Amino acid sequence: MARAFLVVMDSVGIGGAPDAAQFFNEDRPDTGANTLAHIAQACADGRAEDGRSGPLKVPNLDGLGLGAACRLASGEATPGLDATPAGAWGAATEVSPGKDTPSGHWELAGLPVPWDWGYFPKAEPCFPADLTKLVCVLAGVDGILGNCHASGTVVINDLGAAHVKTGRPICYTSADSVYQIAAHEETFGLDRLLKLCQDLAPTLHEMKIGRVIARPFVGDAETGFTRTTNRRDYAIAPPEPLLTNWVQDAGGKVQGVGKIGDIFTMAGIDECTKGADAKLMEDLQELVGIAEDGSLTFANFVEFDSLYGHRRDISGYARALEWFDLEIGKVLQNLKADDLLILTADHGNDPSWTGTDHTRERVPVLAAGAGAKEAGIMDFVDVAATVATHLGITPPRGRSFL
Ligand SMILES: O=P(O)(O)O[C@H]1O[C@H](CO)[C@@H](O)[C@H]1O
Ligand SMILES: [Mn+2]
Ligand SMILES: [Mn+2]
Repeated sequence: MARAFLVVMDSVGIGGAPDAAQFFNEDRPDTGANTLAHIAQACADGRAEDGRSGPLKVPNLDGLGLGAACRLASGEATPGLDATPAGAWGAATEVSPGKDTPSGHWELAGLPVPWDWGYFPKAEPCFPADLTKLVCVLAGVDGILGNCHASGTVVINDLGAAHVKTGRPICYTSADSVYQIAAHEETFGLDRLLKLCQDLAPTLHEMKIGRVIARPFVGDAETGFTRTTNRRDYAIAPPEPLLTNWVQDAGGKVQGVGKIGDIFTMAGIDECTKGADAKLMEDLQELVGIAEDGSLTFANFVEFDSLYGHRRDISGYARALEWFDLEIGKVLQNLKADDLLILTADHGNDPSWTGTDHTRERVPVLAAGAGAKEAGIMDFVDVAATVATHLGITPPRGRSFL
């Protein structure tokens, strides 16, 4: 009987979004942003030589159709990626009015976001005074730091010392619909930070802010401050059943790997493993060995985005792609007959682009276990429909690309 594996390479976009002009980084529209093509180009030009060298080497992903999907989505060249695809491959276009992680994942799971998200203005202070007052009451502090749009690694280095001294949490946002709180794991306390975010979340969700994100960090002013893997997202719940629920309702087990549990507020998910991407890859490899018939394993690999895309680190992003390619090769070798594995992404985050926010892009859709096929340009919801159809479920939305 069939099993399905849906693997999201967070932010590995391939350009070409028809509505990119409506999305911005600073004041620059995302038109022309292309995460994969611009990394491949930089590698080919010798501009991504930190910890790696030469043209981008991703033979397993390219063998399934990654380069071909990028050229189809955007018309851009993909130096180093020139395989004839042996997988079923295409590119998907998002319709949700946000280029964030929940929007992308919900839509891949069959549910385009049916509302406009709330955002905070690019002003200082950026948060309404009564919200700040609530944070102070919940945290038992006399004020907050930050209160602005910021990059999370920059803001803890700018304000970490003041935070340790005053006990005031560092609150910031981005172009996404998020309220993020950074606090020191030891001086502020990890449990206290998580409780603060959890208590605050219902108020933010009423404002249609998609997530409250706890951003714990460690370190000191001398050695610098570093974020830990204890990040936790308190997301608004999906408003309707989606792929995970469809599978569960049909009697299949749904196993999450990584951020999937948080993104879907565990809706339709039986269990979810957590950790850094290297550990999550071990989890995925193990699950390919033991997942039950009729099950869906739904994984997210976030470090492309969080460690390299937002940091505009082209070499780091290329290293992450090359590592992932090597590892996913082992997963592909262990697939069984009747397994379907789909690799895709939730949005772009072009490390060569202006600013530090996501970029609106199409995403690759690469399937192993279904033979070679050019599937063309599809909708995000067709990914959910394809997984559902493979598991013998009639999808309420979208159509299978196989
Ligand atoms: O700069 P950091 O804290 O990584 O923030 C990033 O992470 C948030 C959640 O994915 C995004 O909204 C983006 O701004
Ligand atoms: Mn994402
Ligand atoms: Mn991100």
